[in-house]
Amino acid sequence: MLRLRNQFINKRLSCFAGFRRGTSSVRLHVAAVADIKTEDTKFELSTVAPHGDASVRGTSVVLDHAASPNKATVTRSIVFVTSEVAPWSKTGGLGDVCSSLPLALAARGHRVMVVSPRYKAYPEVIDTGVRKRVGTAEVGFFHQNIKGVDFVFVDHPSYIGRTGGPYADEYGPYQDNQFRFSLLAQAGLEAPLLVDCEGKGVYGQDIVFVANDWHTSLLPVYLAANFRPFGVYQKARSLLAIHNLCHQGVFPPSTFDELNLKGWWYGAVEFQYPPHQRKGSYAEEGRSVNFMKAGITTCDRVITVSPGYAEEIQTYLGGWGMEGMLTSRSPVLNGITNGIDTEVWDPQTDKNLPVNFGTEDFVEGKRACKMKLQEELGLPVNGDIPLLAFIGRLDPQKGADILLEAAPQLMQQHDVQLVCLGSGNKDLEDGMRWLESSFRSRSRAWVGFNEPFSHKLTAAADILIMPSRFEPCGLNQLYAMRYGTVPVAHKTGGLKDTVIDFDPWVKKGTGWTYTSCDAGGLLYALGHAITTYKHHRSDFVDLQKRGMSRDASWDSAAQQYEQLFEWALIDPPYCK
Ligand SMILES: Nc1ncnc2c1ncn2[C@@H]1O[C@H](COP(=O)(O)OP(=O)(O)O[C@H]2O[C@H](CO)[C@@H](O)[C@H](O)[C@H]2O)[C@@H](O)[C@H]1O
Repeated sequence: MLRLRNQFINKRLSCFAGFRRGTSSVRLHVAAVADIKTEDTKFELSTVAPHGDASVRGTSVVLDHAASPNKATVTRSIVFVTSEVAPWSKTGGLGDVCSSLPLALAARGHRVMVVSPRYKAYPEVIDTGVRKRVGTAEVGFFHQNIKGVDFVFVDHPSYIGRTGGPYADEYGPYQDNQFRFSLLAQAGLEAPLLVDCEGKGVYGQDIVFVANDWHTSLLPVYLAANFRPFGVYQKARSLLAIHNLCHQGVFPPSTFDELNLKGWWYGAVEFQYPPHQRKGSYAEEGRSVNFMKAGITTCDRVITVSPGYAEEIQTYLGGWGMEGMLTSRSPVLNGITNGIDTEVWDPQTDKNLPVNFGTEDFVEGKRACKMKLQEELGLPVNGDIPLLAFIGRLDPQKGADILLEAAPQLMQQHDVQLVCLGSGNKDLEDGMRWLESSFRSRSRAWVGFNEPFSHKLTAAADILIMPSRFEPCGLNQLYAMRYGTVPVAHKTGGLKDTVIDFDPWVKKGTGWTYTSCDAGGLLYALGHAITTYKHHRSDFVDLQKRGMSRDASWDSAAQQYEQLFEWALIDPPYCK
């Protein structure tokens, strides 16, 4: 039964190779990604290890001057433009980062705005009354200031009132995503000029823009095409933050007509795929409008969310077709490991937990959380059994299918409980249901998006499984370590930067990583983790303690962002 299911999933995975009309993502070589061998690539080493973690690489940001832990030495006006911002909209880590990083920068003294769509009538968000014609559309701006950050919501009928999520509903991606997000990028450029935030005046033109992922990666193009030639934003700079290169915003070439750009900008947004990557009717010649490509080739600097991922996206296996362009921009490409919101994710104060705990009392605290969760889920209540957890989008990226393949052997060989939380791909959702029904006495699967439950599960679990095929940074392993949950992760991207392998001889490390991206590799690493939990308990407790004491805050990352802003302003605009 399982073999049949896995064959089915594998078949579905191979179907992802190539384009699908109307989708906003490009899935070109999933099969190859499954075999990413990042250890084979060699890079020059620098001397900085962000957060004191495993990564020591040339793509890290080395500060030019002494670190200023609390306040920025130079303050700037910074505008993030993003399709998601938590808590208003969140389908994954993008939403988390686009609220927690701006808050950290504002706390350091910067004036920070976040521009995002108004997908719903958010309470306490106020209509500024500002309206602006952008191309053929008219947008409005709503506003709320929280802890010094101006959250500005763009109002347009194409955002509000959709039945599904921000990008898709049950029938697939919205067919007007190219319009919706090109509009967002343009509105993001208008907001600092027009929106007077609580009487403090408009932000003006001296701005550092941070566009995020494909949805807003046309921002640098609009800056160069529709503003700079008219004398606006001469001193502004644009950075493109890549949270996930797999999703690129690929559309038919005819899309260009909807983008409010003069014809001579077509070359900036076009991407022609090489023959072996072409599929689909509009891609017979490999031609497409590719939002991500447009951003990469026109922004002033490219940032990605870990140094490890910054390396991987410059390789064939991790570049999703963009590796050539990213390599050509490597002098301005850096990786900064994400931080987390340490107020939202604090086991000492988290209101979602039945029992709060800190570094001193986590053994009892976590045990109580585990037993409460077992009771709630109808699992046998047992404080001693290792509780394994998986939390994530059910997408080929996250490797849930690898976990499903490993599950029978895992459950047969080890006396463990396994609880999964996730939603997304329908086959993988069915796989989760199959897992629960097959191992009813020891496993549960919550199919859906449930934030409070993700906190409870993170606190209750002993081990968090992250079998991601690729992972630009990954936030769950960071949350897990802060909650005394030990990650077992595939050694890729940000996971290899943030999870330090346990070394029993010198008693170092915060988790286990494995290199073979398959069920065997995962089982091997889980075997170590479970054995350590059961037979070397004090080592396991020390591992938990090291994870909890790790600096997960944005402090260090925010300073590295400041450094990039400074470097961006030293250089002339890349695209005038
Ligand atoms: N069913 C569910 N219920 C409740 N919560 C759920 C959930 N499924 C996911 N989440 C939450 O969504 C967030 C996911 O964050 P990740 O960093 O793992 O993923 P994502 O791939 O979306 O982000 C991309 O951007 C981020 C940010 O840069 C990178 O860390 C990452 O590698 C990259 O792929 C976490 O806060 C997680 O708890």
